[in-house]
Amino acid sequence: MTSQAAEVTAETTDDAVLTVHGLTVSVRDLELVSDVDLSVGPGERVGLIGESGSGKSLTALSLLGLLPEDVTATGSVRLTGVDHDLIGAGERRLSRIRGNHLAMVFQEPMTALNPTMRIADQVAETMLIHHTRSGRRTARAAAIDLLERVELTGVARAYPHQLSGGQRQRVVLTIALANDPTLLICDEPTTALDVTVQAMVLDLILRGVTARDAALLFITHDLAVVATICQRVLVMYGGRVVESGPVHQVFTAPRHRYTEGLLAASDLESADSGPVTSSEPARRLPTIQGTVPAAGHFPDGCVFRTRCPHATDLCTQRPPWTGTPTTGYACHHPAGATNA
Ligand SMILES: Nc1ncnc2c1ncn2[C@@H]1O[C@H](COP(=O)(O)OP(=O)(O)OP(=O)(O)O)[C@@H](O)[C@H]1O
Repeated sequence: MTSQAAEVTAETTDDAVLTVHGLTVSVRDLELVSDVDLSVGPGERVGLIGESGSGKSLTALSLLGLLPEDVTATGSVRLTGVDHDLIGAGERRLSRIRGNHLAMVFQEPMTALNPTMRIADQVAETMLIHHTRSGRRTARAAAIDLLERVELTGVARAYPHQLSGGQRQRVVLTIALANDPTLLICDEPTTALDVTVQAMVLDLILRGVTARDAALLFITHDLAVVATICQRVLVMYGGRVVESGPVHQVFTAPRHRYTEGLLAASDLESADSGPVTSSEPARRLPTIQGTVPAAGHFPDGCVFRTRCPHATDLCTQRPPWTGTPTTGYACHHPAGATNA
């Protein structure tokens, strides 16, 4: 079945951490985003895809209260733990929410960093502003600990310009996650990075949100990335959400012809219908670290043993596999896994 309307599944749930209703974004009389409904459950990872200009970034910026001055948003954006609507909230309230309940990672890390401030101080500053650590010394120690967890040992005293693009994006991710946000919004966080670094940053995003039970709204052009890290996906076209559902369902049986076109143009065409099936948040299961298994050497008992559609050496894992050759992989399968 393919039709333009009636493809959007209900997008609100009672326990959602983010509930967006009727979001419309306009410049003067021109609607750029129309009547978007979406919700993200606790710990859920949701992808937002669509071609350039379809309204993904404006949707994200509306949630964050970061729209340009000439652009206005109407509708409702509710975040769990925040007792007022984010649409229409004043800048002081919004800046308290950003970096605390709600955090974001954008494409270009340099724009998010202060070029004149040392890395550890920037991470510590986030904790101090939001009072999640008291005392500069404690905050700085916590910052160094967080940086080490994203494999950024030894950069504490560096300035942003002394780091590579991938290292900067890891710093931005560290800042975003420093206060254990309820929801992390990523807008094309790896687009500007080369492919090996992309895999590492994606892995750190996935591990970072999973460890904190944070929900994730992930905006990207890359359907393979959505297949790798998201459980549910929304497809935007012409400023509207035209289709949504579990990633597996939308990617294997798209109902909207625009989604069909997106899939046809992607390298997901040959993806089998294997592992990307769960619409449930990832379960907390023992993590086993090791090197990435060679294709075809996924452990016995693991139902997720197909190759990533990219079929490159870097991507032999698919959910619930996570990892890179350099950081090792983690298998969250209930049967556990042994290193192949
Ligand atoms: N400040 C603005 N004034 C007028 N039009 C705008 C403004 N910002 C964005 N637009 C338009 O709104 C539409 C949606 O833009 P948006 O940036 O949300 O798209 P997108 O899906 O994120 O695209 P991309 O993937 O290229 O970032 C586009 O047609 C864009 O040109």
